[in-house]
Amino acid sequence: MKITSARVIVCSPGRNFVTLKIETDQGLTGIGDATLNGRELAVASYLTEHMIPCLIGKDASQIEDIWQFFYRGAYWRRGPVGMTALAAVDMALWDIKAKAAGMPLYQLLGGRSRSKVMVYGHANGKDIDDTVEAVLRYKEQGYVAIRAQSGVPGLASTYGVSKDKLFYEPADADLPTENLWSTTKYLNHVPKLFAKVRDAVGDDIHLLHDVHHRLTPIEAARLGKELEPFKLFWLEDAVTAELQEGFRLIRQHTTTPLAVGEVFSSIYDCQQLISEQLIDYIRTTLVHGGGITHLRRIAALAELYHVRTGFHGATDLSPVTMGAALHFDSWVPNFGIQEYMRHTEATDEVFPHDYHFNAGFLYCGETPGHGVTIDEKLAAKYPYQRAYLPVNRLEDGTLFNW
Ligand SMILES: O=C(O)[C@@H](O)[C@@H](O)[C@H](O)[C@H](O)CO
Ligand SMILES: [Mg+2]
Repeated sequence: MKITSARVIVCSPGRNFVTLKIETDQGLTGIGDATLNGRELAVASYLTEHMIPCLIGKDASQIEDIWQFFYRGAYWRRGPVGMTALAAVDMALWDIKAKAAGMPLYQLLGGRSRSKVMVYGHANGKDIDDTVEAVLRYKEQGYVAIRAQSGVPGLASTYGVSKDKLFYEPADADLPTENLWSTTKYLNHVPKLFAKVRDAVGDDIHLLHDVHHRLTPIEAARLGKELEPFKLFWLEDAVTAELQEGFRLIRQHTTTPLAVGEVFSSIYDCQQLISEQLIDYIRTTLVHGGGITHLRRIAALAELYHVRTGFHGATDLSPVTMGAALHFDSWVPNFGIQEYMRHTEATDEVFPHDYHFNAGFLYCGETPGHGVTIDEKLAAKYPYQRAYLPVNRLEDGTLFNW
């Protein structure tokens, strides 16, 4: 089955998405997500200028060989732009292969390990009371796992607190907006938040929190310890993870489970974290981690060390990633949880899909492939609009982690 053409579709139904479409001489097509929030056109160009010319004429069924061709052949290996572009090719080829086999992607991976995929929703509020209310609303909708993020007294804004109750889109301006951050104010606040949230929601709901890369290991160790009475499902991105070793210090002080990896792009970013059991959940997902071919390797390594998957699933990952991820989640033996930040109606219209949500769980469909398509005519109505993620400064002006 020869690849006859491929094209990149950039659209912005409420936020920017980059999609790769591959066509074959047997009339089968496949699509992959290539969205990298704030750097979308870098990936679009990497695909159009440097990958598509090499794709034409290749045998679409040779997914592994094509993966190796683009990974080793790039010479400049790894990194978010190249691995997101490779992920899009990989997702599209697995979509095609499953269609050619006449089966949903999870069957091709090895069949169902579970009938439904546990997800977590994003409850947030301007203060503790607002956030508690939001958590209770998610509980009423049937969520069994809920992330809680709240405004921090004394800070004008912080990560994860949206202006719109249901949708959170951090890429909010044509040029980066500047936020102010105070670790002291944050650390004094979060234990109070979870004391109130756990008290309101009871013991049976999984509670999660995203620190979003803003602590040092010893600060994260303090926070993890102070949160132990509230039994979190995980504390995410407690520290920046270039220093994988840094998680050992956190581990020595707290039993609060740790999750990391949404910004990783290869197995080498998490090899030590997993093999030394420094984390409990690996967040790297298909779109930024080189696709299904590479994520199978990461999940297999994680399985050896009691580490479970916890795929990133923010609004800036398109429904194509969500669709393919749900098939992966339905198959992978060491599944942990799937983030589900919901897309807007406009996005869902551009990307028709067969997965559905019901009472805290997502269900992938039975359509051959990953079950997601793109309405190109509708997509064309939403042209690209440059949007950057914010930057963060400390109160003394130091440029810090957002
Ligand atoms: O856990 C999460 O969902 C966050 O870390 C994301 O919202 C992240 O900030 C965005 O994906 C960045 O584009
Ligand atoms: Mg996160």
